[in-house]
Amino acid sequence: MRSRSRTICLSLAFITVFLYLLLALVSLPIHHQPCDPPLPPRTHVLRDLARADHASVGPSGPTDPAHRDSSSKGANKDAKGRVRTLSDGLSSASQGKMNMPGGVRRHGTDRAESVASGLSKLEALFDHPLYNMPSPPIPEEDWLLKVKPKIKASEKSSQIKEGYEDVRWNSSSTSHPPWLRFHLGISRWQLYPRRDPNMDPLTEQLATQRIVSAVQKSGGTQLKLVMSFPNYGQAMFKPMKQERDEETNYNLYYFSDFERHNAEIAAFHLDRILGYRRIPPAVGRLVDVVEEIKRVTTDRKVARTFFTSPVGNVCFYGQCSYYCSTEHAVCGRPRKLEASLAVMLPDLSLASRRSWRSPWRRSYSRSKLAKSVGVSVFSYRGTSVSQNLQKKHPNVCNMDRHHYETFEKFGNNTFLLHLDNGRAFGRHSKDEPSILAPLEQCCRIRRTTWLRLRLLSLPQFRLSDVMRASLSHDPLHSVAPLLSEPHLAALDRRLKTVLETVSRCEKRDDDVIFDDMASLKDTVTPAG
Ligand SMILES: Nc1ncnc2c1ncn2[C@@H]1O[C@H](COP(=O)(O)OP(=O)(O)OP(=O)(O)O)[C@@H](O)[C@H]1O
Ligand SMILES: [Mn+2]
Repeated sequence: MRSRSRTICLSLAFITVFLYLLLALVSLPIHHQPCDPPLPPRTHVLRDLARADHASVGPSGPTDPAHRDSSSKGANKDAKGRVRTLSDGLSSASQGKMNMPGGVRRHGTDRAESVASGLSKLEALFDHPLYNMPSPPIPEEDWLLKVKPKIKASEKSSQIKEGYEDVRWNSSSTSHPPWLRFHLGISRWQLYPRRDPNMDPLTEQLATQRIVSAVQKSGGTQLKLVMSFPNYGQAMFKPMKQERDEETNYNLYYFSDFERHNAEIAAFHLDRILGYRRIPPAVGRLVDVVEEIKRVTTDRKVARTFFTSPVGNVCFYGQCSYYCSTEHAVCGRPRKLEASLAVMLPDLSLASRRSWRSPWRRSYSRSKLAKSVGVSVFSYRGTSVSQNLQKKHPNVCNMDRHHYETFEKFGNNTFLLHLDNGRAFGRHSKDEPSILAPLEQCCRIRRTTWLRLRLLSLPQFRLSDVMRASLSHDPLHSVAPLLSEPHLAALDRRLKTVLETVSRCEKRDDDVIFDDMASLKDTVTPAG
């Protein structure tokens, strides 16, 4: 009896263990089966996100000076209006962007980790002595604008335009809105200072302030709008025309290439990382094309081009010489449209600008050569073009650098404004060696520039890493990273090419590095 019951007990125990193992095996795949549908293609993610109401687009309340102070100390606000600091950015990035939908989160985990490590690299970069060299005090004549000490009553406009705030500015900078502080901070050598406390409030307002007017910007080849804000600030609006991973069509000449909103934003970040500060701050924003453009525009040229697409998206196209037609309309999803907003420079009546033709400009014609000014002409995909200086950032790959602008007030002795970067970041798979023509021909580079470029080629400050991190602060980063990974990788590759070009120059020439550090030492006062 005893041995029988032992056999029964043993077989019962065996059956229980077997059933348990079977259950565990069956439930394991069930547990790991994705509950959510298969990952949608990125465009769908984008569309869904664009449909969701983004708080960052809504009107912002009146700016409270207390919070302006806190944001001026290196903090900025997130989409919900919470004050976000750089360290918050670090932790939210390392948490793998918990607020993102599943698909984006899974794809984004690696990226979030690289953003987090990039943020500390970015901090270290801006803390590096090369980015903190003492600068001489700015003499009175090197400021672009001056505040009038007293405004006569007759000069004051008593009328408050509808939708705008009542202005109560005086000569004290604390009463000025960020855009005005930006204008007053422009000097002979840069648009804004290093570690500018005004940068966060300025970009935050561009991204969130109510748009009271949107009119087409005349001139130029593609649709652009000038947007106005209640505190009289203005921004240049360029709409999204291309997905981030698309490349410029190889059969398009550069002048018919689309302007990309993300390129405008990325160029601003790159310019700041390279230490130039010559591009007006630009941020991304999801704009409601009905509420924020159609309803507020007084420009009939824009208003009459609105229509609803077959899938129910609201589109418009305006009037311009390229891509302003129904076939090339810019469309909301269904109303939200990604765009870049760049802060406007002071009006030309206050600060006139001089336009210089680039000696390395490319031909604007499909059949003619550009007249070359003392530079060699070579063949470029079947068409001869003059070699183009492009811009001081050879790695932006902007072929649209046909002219430069400077502020008239500063004559020849000033920096070049780097406006209009919409055609940058067009291709990542191919480099354009002709862009390096100015460097190859002149073989001259400032020591500070050269040292910064070398710093950015080191793993601990890698250009792609600091760019990825810097761009993660942009409001549109939550929709999709502003630059795709291949574009970031292309930056590192192109930086290497630039440094190799300088090395080749050094083998050929003696006087390649212009020592601007020596002159700095001479001008700096011990206190400065
Ligand atoms: N942030 C800005 N503030 C003030 N003016 C600006 C700003 N950005 C551009 N502009 C002015 O507007 C003009 C047209 O802008 P932009 O060059 O971006 O347009 P575009 O259509 O690309 O022109 P193009 O076809 O000539 O390249 C510029 O030449 C410049 O004078
Ligand atoms: Mn352009």
